[in-house]
Amino acid sequence: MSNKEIKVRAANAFRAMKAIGISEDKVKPVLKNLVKLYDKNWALIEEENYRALADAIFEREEAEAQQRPKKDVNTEAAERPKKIVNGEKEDYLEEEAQATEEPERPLKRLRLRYRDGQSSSVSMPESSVHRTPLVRPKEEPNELPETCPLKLNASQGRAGTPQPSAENRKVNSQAASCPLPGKSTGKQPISSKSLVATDGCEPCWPSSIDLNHQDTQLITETRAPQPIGLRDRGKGSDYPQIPSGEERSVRESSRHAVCLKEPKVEPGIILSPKEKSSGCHALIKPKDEPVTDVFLPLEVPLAVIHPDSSDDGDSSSRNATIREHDSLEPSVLQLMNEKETADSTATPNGLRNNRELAIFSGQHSSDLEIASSPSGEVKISLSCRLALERPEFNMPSLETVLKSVEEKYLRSSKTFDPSFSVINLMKEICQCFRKLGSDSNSESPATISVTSATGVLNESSARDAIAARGLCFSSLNGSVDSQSDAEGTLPKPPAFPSSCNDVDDGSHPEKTDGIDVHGEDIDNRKMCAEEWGDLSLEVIQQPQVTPAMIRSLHDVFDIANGQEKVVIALVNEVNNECPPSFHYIPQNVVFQNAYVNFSLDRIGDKNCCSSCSVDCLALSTSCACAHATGGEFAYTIDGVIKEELLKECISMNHDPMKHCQFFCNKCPLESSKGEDMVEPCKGHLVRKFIKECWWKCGCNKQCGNRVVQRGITRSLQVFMTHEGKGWGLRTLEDLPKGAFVCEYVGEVLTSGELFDRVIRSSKGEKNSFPVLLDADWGAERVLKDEETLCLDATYYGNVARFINHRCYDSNLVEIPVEVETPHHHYYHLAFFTTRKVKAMEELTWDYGIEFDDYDHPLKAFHCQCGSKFCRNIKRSRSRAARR
Ligand SMILES: C[S@@+](CC[C@H](N)C(=O)[O-])C[C@H]1O[C@@H](n2cnc3c(N)ncnc32)[C@H](O)[C@@H]1O
Repeated sequence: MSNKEIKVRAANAFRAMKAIGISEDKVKPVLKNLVKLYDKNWALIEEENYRALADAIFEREEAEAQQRPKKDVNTEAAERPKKIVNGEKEDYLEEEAQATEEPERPLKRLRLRYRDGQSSSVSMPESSVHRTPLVRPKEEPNELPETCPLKLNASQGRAGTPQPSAENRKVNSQAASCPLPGKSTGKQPISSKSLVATDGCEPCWPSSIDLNHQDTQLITETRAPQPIGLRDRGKGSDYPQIPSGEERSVRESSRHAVCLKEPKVEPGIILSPKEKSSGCHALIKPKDEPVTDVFLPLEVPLAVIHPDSSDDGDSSSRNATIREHDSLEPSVLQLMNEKETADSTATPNGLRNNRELAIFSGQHSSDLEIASSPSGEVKISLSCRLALERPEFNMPSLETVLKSVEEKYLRSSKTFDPSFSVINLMKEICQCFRKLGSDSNSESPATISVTSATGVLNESSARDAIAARGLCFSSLNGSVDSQSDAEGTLPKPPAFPSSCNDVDDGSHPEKTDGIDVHGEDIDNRKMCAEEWGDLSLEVIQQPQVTPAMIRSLHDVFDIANGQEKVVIALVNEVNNECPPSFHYIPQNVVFQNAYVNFSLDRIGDKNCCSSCSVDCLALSTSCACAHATGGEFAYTIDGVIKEELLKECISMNHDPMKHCQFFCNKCPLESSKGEDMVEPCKGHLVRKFIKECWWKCGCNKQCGNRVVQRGITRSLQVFMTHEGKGWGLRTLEDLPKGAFVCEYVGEVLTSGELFDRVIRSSKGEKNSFPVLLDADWGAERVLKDEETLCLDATYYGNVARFINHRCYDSNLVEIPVEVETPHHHYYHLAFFTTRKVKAMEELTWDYGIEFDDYDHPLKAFHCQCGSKFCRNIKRSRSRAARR
């Protein structure tokens, strides 16, 4: 070996040691000895990231340290009062020596434990476990979720809506003193036109993906048959995996039980094994408890503090279930905790000094354990290559990182964001970790990879498979436990959309059973990789499922989660797309500032029919509630909209210019955009309202003038469209013309809040189409911001959020409906059929998108409505003509 090469290798060794906080002067003599000892075989020294060198240094330090405390103790002992008897004195001396030694040897202890193959887990008394519920209270009402993904999409102004002629505008502006009217709109802005989604749907829980482009690694290891429900995988929506109320409540409670915080050990507290094993989750079952037939979708908390599995005497079985490296690895979390409590070198800002990096230095693939299931079958850990590669990187404490991420969520989420995903959260933890540990904006690649290393599936049952599905593991073994399935002993699996979960029929040739088999489905990996960028789930376990289970995994049984009178299934027979992430709500909810006053006191006599009884439609003369529709009730006794009214409402959409529009003097919608130059009002169509009887009326709930408030009664289904429109809504029964289908339900926001949301959202929300409740703005005085309302179903919504757009000849029309509030700045937006609709026909609505608005910063989607009146086709044609 040339001198130069020796120099380089020595320099590398110094650097590696420096990275773990060992100074050159400590390295030098040891390195020299090692070189000699290994007969200049540098490879041996360099192995495992200079492990031999580090060990030798530690050993040397240890030897030195052992002498030091003894000397101290001896000195002290010499000064001790003579009344202590000899034997006592000796014991005391030993204890003292140990006590003195303790804090000085954390790294060494770690190494020893590592060598012994003991559990890395740490467990804490329950009281010391910080739990962070994922559902946050509304703590800071003025903040919007930073993560909320919403993008302006379509242009404001009704698509295809003819521009108001100059004359027309003038008339309207005169009426409403609008100085510079812009484009006219039919339906309104946001709704009408504005917000889109430009991005892909919420990422599905990745099945098995392997993307390495970040520095931090998250590793999960699994072996237990503990399923995770969709929601917990960050999918947001409450897909009812179990219909019974009881089971649902389990899911609910478990949702709140997800913890993300590492426990804290008070300095000086030594946990007894008993304490260790008790510090767990209410939902956690003892490891050896037989699995029951009851499927608990959220039994596995995603991040809880687990007991030290070495304590339960089950380390052998544990070791058998995990990959080799696992059995060798120490619990970095534990180490870090110990370090934190014992080592005064931790910096006040929570950064860890380089010495602590020793914890990480031994290997690349193990590392900071974030959490695990109670018995250690499932673990999530994080490894950070930066620790090795960048000496200036100061390892932040996990606690600091989690706190920082939690604070962000607390700050930004008044309500828990339904687009939340655990994987994204973990990604964020990794990013935060990197940020906190880094002085500079490092461009170093950060890797998050989620690895499932599970061997214990020898005993795997179909339930295991479901559990695995819950974690979205990809490849599955073909062997089938048909008996259990046939007998229906299995609980309903969590509902997943088709192959996002990558369930196949087990015939995949590359999928083999057993431990340590990487059986990922390549296509699915790719698909999920695309969606997840840099996340990876590497699947090692091969659980068994039945074809019947596979099929059922593709369906979501009721997206309404039992909250509607009807069950609304979600099916995907087209592609791998996962169910969208949102909270199903059957009725509007006020987000924050919107002024929606349901006070009975505000409903005067002319706004209700207190003298009516039973069914108003049976009256010979219409009651007060029919005033809004010209003295005639909107509905026939068959419960459909009367022909005339329907025609008028359809016509408003088809040709808004023929109908009355209101142009604001100072448009609240434009003002809410917060721009210096407030754009002129684009116009608001003055719409026909239906007024339904309500609580203050004398009639009963069966009154024919109460249709919308009774909710969805038709058989509907959410399905994946073939035309590339994403999910859509279809009817499973024939519908008559004028039939009520559903209401557009969402969060009630002020237009200011909506724009705030849109502006602050970092990511486009493809499937968002907020609607502005401006149907009666012209009738009101100048509206305050809290009265300019809109509905956003991005995070909270009902089936209407799945209704796709169709230009012009859509089979649904939206009609404003007054129920609880006589003033029309808040109302319900209800969808009625414009014609007879056949079972299995897709239900569509004309969003009023402006496909021609090239200047609008937010582009509408490429319309696939297939209508011969498609405005998008026209646009393409005119574009081609211009060329
Ligand atoms: C309110 S969502 C409708 C449900 C949506 N398809 C989904 O998968 O959740 C509106 C989004 O659906 C898609 N979409 C709706 N109508 C469409 C059409 N005619 N052509 C193409 N995409 C459409 C667009 O991405 C739009 O932003």
